[in-house]
Amino acid sequence: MSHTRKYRIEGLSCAHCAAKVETKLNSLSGIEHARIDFAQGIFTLQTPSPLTPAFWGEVEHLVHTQEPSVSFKPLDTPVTPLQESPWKEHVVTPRFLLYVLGVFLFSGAFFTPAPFDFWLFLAAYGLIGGEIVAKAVRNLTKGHVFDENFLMSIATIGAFSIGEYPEGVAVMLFYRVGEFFQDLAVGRSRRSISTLMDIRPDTATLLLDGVTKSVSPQEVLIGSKILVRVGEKIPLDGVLLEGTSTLDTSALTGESLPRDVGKGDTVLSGSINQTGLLTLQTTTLFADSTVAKILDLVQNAGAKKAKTEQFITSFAKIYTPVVVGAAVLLALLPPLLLEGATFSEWFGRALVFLVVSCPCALVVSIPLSFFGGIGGASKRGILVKGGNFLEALKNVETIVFDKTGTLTEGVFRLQSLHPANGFDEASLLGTAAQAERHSTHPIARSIVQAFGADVGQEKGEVEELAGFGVKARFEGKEVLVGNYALLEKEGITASPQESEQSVVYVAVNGVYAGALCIADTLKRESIEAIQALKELGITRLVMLTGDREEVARVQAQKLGITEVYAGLLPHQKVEKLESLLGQGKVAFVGDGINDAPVLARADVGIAMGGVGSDAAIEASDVVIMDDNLGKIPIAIALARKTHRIVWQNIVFALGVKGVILVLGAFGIAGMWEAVFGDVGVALIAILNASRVLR
Ligand SMILES: Nc1ncnc2c1ncn2[C@@H]1O[C@H](COP(=O)(O)OP(=O)(O)OP(=O)(O)O)[C@@H](O)[C@H]1O
Ligand SMILES: [Zn+2]
Repeated sequence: MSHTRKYRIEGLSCAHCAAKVETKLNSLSGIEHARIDFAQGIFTLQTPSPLTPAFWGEVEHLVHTQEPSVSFKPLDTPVTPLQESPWKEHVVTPRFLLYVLGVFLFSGAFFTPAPFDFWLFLAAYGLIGGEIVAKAVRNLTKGHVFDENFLMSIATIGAFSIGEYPEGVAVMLFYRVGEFFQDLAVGRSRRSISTLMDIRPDTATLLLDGVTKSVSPQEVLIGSKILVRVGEKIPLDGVLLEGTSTLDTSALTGESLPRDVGKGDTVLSGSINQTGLLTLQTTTLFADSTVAKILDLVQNAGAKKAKTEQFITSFAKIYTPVVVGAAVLLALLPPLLLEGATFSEWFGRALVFLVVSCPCALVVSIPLSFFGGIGGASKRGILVKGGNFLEALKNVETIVFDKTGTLTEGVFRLQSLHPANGFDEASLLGTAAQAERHSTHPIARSIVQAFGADVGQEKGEVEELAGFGVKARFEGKEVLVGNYALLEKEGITASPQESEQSVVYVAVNGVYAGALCIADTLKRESIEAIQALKELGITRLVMLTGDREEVARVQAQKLGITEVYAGLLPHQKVEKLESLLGQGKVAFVGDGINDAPVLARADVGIAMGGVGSDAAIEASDVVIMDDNLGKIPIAIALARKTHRIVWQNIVFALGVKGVILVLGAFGIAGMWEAVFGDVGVALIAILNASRVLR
């Protein structure tokens, strides 16, 4: 058993520092897996045994040797969403006054006659960039050569060494200002992402012997009575004992439609109690509650990286050394080989390369974009389990739908009864209802409902035959209820019903007893959703069902789906899906109840109605919290938008950097342009990434 702990990590300066710390941690014995999600500011620690304070001290120490200003807050105690405010942290500090003094000296230096101006520039540089140089030296002793601080220090000290004092100070100044705005922008994105997920309840009001006590939701045991006041978040899943109210479930489903609840209803944590005082009995521990599951899922989404993200990470590892190498060659070769080329001239050009060699624009903005896409989706009630699935969604060419409960309501109504062999309508329905009493299949529920009366509690044996129906023994009878194939399989002759509805056949003690015609209706939004998908250019839409061909065809036609495979047994659905895999990404949309294997097999498994269904959440890659099919085109559109923004950033950042490198090599672009190519580009890329959230 491994133990996982999550922390909010604050004060990390950049994404590659995060990666470095992560690597160090993973080499520490006693750690199974450590992960730092820079975009979300979350640190996940997995250890083989429970974390002891002593070991945690070691972990903290290790992190601090790398990044001294980092702090942790455990995430498993309720924390308010990210509060860190870059303004407070970076601006209103004594340090800030030193920067101001630095800028003051810097401007003064321009009016000071040489050679005294040098000292003023140097003092300004010390005040503005001293910290960066110190960090660079410290990191250098740990072997981080291509560290951003190091590159900036070399570039600016280099500028000083060739007499370009104002440039040296200015580059450092702009670098710091740029970093500040970058922090601000990253912080802003993070905050808006974390408020999206602000469904974590802070407290639960425990009701013990008529006395109330406010406790943290983690402390509440299963079966406890809790009180939820108007305006409060429901802290744990439970059953209503008293009170009626309207719940706002928008944080869970993205749907602002309020839901009325009364005594006996199940309520999910994360919804907001809008109108009445409620008493409920909890049915889960906080760790297993709906809220905890959703948060866990979203927090872990960063672990499954999209291909583009992985590409950028490995690209950055090559890009920086190559550009730095080019800078060295640029400084050394021309003065040696070209007549009249001075070292200081080419050294100046090489410095431009050093500044531009920082990959942070991409390393920070790309994960942030993916995370923004995942956050934006979750705000709409769509949980995407990782950047890789968001990317796959964008590439989806075929969508395969399960019929019952996905395209249709999954609520059947009895249409007609066709008794045979001496049975009458009442005995046919009664027998079928008795046999279906324990089945949760939508067909079974509709039969029990149509029977209306209490089906009784007599013990008997029931066997569910997936894809066929049920076989039940009670009151000395053996009853079969299911499709035509079930009766055929059991060697019973029956007259097939001509019908465009679903038909359920009944046999008692090996004798055909008649058939029931039942019908399910399409979901209201199905037609529109299919239309929207076609408008997104997804033309291959497929329906899979265990139901009869005739029924499936009629419904598919209404929806505008032309490819239908009916009468499939559960394992045949998997086979059918497998035969569709290959060309383009294939998504499967199901309700996760009896199609988990198919969900798992698809490139992207999309489960509908995920709220409250563990099976769906487990087996799928994308969970639609309510059962609105209209969320699928929304998810795909969002995936495409994310992809667009990611590539805009890649092309923009590499393009600008490339141009500056070329111009720098020819001596046209100087330090000022180089700083824009680094921090300016990073800032613009981050701001662009934050558009995903809107
Ligand atoms: N409990 C049951 N009572 C009666 N018939 C059943 C039952 N379970 C399954 N069947 C029969 O088996 C068929 C296939 O069932 P299965 O559960 O595989 O598919 P489904 O969920 O009903 O439909 P879909 O594949 O569209 O989701 C049903 O159409 C029905 O005819
Ligand atoms: Zn940088």
